[in-house]
Amino acid sequence: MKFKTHIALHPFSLTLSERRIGIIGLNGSGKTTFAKLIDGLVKPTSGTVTVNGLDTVKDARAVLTVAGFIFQNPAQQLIMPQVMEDIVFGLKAHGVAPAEAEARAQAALARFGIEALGQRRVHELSGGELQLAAIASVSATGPDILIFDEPVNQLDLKNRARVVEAIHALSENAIVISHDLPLVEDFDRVLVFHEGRIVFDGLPAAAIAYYREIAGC
Ligand SMILES: Nc1ncnc2c1ncn2[C@@H]1O[C@H](COP(=O)(O)OP(=O)(O)OP(=O)(O)O)[C@@H](O)[C@H]1O
Repeated sequence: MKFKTHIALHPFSLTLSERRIGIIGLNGSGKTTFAKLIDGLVKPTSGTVTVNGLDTVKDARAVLTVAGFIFQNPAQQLIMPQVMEDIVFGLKAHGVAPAEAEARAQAALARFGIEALGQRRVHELSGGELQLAAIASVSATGPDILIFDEPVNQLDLKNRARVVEAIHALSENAIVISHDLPLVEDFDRVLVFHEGRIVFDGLPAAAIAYYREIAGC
């Protein structure tokens, strides 16, 4: 995967099927590029990426319904002024009828225990509230896979705990990029990225030890 001449990811072949997959590695190692490839937000410059059998280039729209991406800064993805409006907007964009969209949005807020945020304005939310609202908004559309880019970055202990709890309680498959290593330590599989390559792929404890070796700490 190249950006102009810069190789962000060297070629690799990989199948992901575990329920909880962590992605760790130093800054600039290719983690976000990898995650965006899965959701079709970045297109491969060579090779193919398939998600549940769908090609991220040829079936780009369908892939977006299968895999939902929660950005590092969720304020960028909650595009409507109010939380409830944003969830309803996303559902309508996925072809859900207006009457059903309202009910599904309420259910999504309830699922994450944030009914009180429904009528709140997005720009007023704290970091933890924003993360939960983004998780509710993306999951409301029913993707099989949720992809998180550093979901607990910059959260205080209380909000971190709320978001971690929400991620652990997900029924969807989750792929989570994190610099917060305890978040991934009970995951099923953890990939370690380094300089655009997957240098370790296995169980969390060994992956974290490998990453510590690379980081020298
Ligand atoms: N749109 C882009 N255009 C040019 N270069 C890019 C682009 N996106 C990423 N890169 C480069 O690709 C490399 C990998 O970036 P990526 O964001 O995937 O790293 P990361 O492991 O997620 O880093 P971090 O932990 O800092 O978020 C970096 O060198 C980055 O500068």
